[in-house]
Formats: sequence, C-alpha cells, structure tokens
Amino acid sequence: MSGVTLTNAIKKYGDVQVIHDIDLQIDHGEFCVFVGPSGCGKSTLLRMIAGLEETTSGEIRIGERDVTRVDASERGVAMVFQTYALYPHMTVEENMGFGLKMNGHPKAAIKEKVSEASRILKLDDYLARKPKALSGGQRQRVAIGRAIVRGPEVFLFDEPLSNLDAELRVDMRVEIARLHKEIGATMIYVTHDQVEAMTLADKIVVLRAGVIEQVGSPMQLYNDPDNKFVAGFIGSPAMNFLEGTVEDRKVRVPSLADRVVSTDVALPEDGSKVVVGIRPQHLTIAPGNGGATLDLRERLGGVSYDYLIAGNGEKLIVENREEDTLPEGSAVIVSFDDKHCMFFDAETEQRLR
Ligand SMILES: Nc1ncnc2c1ncn2[C@@H]1O[C@H](COP(=O)(O)OP(=O)(O)OP(=O)(O)O)[C@@H](O)[C@H]1O
Repeated sequence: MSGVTLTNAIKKYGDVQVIHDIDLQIDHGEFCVFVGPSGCGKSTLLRMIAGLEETTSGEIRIGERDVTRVDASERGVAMVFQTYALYPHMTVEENMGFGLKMNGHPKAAIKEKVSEASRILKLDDYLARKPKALSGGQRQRVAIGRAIVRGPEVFLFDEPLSNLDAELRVDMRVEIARLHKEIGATMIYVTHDQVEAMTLADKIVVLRAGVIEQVGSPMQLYNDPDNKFVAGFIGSPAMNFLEGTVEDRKVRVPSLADRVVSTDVALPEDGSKVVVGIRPQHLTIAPGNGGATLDLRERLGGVSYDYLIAGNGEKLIVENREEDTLPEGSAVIVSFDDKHCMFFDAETEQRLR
C-alpha cells in the first residue's frame, strides 16, 4: 500500500514560512489534486513529497516508510513537470527508457517496460521519432511515459498541461484520467485550474497562503464549502457574493432592492453584516426595476452569462440557458430560491450553518 501521509509538515525559506503545519492523508490509489491561487504553496508541497525540497519539520510517509529525509531517487515517486525536457537527440523510445538504462537495467526488460508504457499512452506509432517531430501533447505523453516505465508507487504532476493549448488540455486531461483508471497508482496533481481539479480528482486539497482551507471530494467542496474562499474558488463561473444585513432572523440584501432572504442557518445578531453566496445557475432575471442592470451578455452557444451590476455597484453573474433577447443596459429583477443561498460571516468568512 502506498498512500502518502503528511504530519505537521512545515517549510521555511530562511525566516519565511511558506507551508504551515500541513496534516494530510492521501489514500493508496487516490487521485489527489492540490489547487489554490498562485503562490499558495502547491508546488512547494509537491516538491517536498518528491524530495526536491527539504522539509523543514514534520513528517512525510509513503506507505509505511518515513521518507522525510530520504533522497528523492529512493522515494519511489516519479514526477512529471510543466516543461517536459525531453532529450532532443533521442527517439521517443530512447527517451522513455533512458532512466532505466542509466540504472543498469537489462535491455530486454527496458524494451518490455517501454512498450507497455507506449501501449498505455498510445505512442506506438511514434517510438522512432525525435521530440521535435511531436506535438506538445505527444511530448507530454512521452514525459508521462518516462514516469510510467520507472514503475513508481506515487506519480506527482506539477501543472503538466499548462503549456498546452486549450483543446489539447482537454484531451490530455481525459488521457490522464484514463491512465489513472488503468494503472490505479496514487497520483498527486498540482494545478491552479479548478476545472482540471473538479474533473480529475477523487480528493481536492484547497490551499491558500500555505494553509489547507478544505479537503474533500469535488462535489463535497462544491456543495458544502466551509468558507467563502473555497465557495468562490470551486465552481465556474464563480459563486456570486453580496453584502447582507441580518434583520429579524432574515437577511436583507440592499443591492437587490432590499430583497429579504429567509434561512434556517444560525445567523448572528440583528444588524450584523453577512455575505450571501449564490451560484450563477441559481439566479434568473426578468425585465423590471429590481435594482440591477444587465451590463453585458456573453453568449457561449448553449449557455449565456449575463453580467449584472446591482445597486451599490456589486457585480453578479447569471447563467442563462434561454434564448433571451433582453438588450444590454436593461433594468432587471433578479430572482432566486432562498434555499440556494449560502451565508458567510463577514469578518471570518466562515460559512454559517
Ligand atoms: N526558493 C525560494 N525561496 C524563497 N521563497 C520561495 C522559494 N520558492 C518558493 N518560494 C515562495 O513560496 C511560496 C509558495 O510558492 P509555490 O511555488 O509553491 O506556489 P504555487 O502555489 O505553486 O504557485 P504557482 O501556481 O504560481 O506556481 C511563494 O510565496 C513563493 O514566493
């Protein structure tokens, strides 16, 4: 069994602490995705697991082994980076087998491992080519192949798709999901793309400023975020947030013409400020004086996104599946079912439950 366990993991660069006391359990065979905004420490945490960054204190285990002070090459992990760094003068086959060759593996064993990886990644037709004769997506597949032939217990991916164009990213995302299904190894994947996180992960770890904000399955984080940060980060387009005031155990939303929202969550005392969160697909608009204006409509085909400006300047996005002809600049009434609202403490940003 080769899950990964972090206990009180801390990373400091000099006096600057960038990873704070991380406790995390990644189960054997799990696809775990680290997400978070730029600079939150995703890559650092991955590199600590890989052994490419020293862990200042705390413990990292792979399966039963404490690998905290173990050399990267001895950890049983293989890493795939954003830049694939293939050897330009070697063929695909030689690139994939190179690591094994350097470790003195017999030729026949290397050939067998490379052909197995090539089968999984559908690279059979390209084995004799040099990297320059491959597309970006094919090159990244070779880089993944290089990781597979090493037979690691844990695969680590550091934003492997961010150099690819949008269409290829989607294809490669599907390939990586398929690869995980086929080989069933533990995989840890870093991205700042929440769509990648949602579609690939069994478990998402949301990081902010070196701290775990929440861990859970994609739908757990989407349906039941612990705080405003996670609620705003998971889901696309992002959840809308509006200022509200508690009154008589309800919430009044000034920017939507003082719409009053009922809820059975535990609200703070009257007069307190709260943040009301509601997802774009739970809002509908109709012409009328409801305190908001349709600023811009973005048509994507089957769906449109309506960008509204509500009273006091708050912005809202509404997902619209109708063929609506309402002109931009119209005054609109925004409707929603109260049960779809979430509430957050305005100070701590924690979810009110
Ligand atoms: N060698 C270093 N010395 C000092 N600080 C560093 C060093 N490497 C990284 N950091 C800092 O650690 C923090 C986390 O960086 P990291 O690269 O892990 O973030 P990230 O979430 O992967 O960001 P991105 O998505 O932009 O790659 C950042 O604030 C960064 O400036």
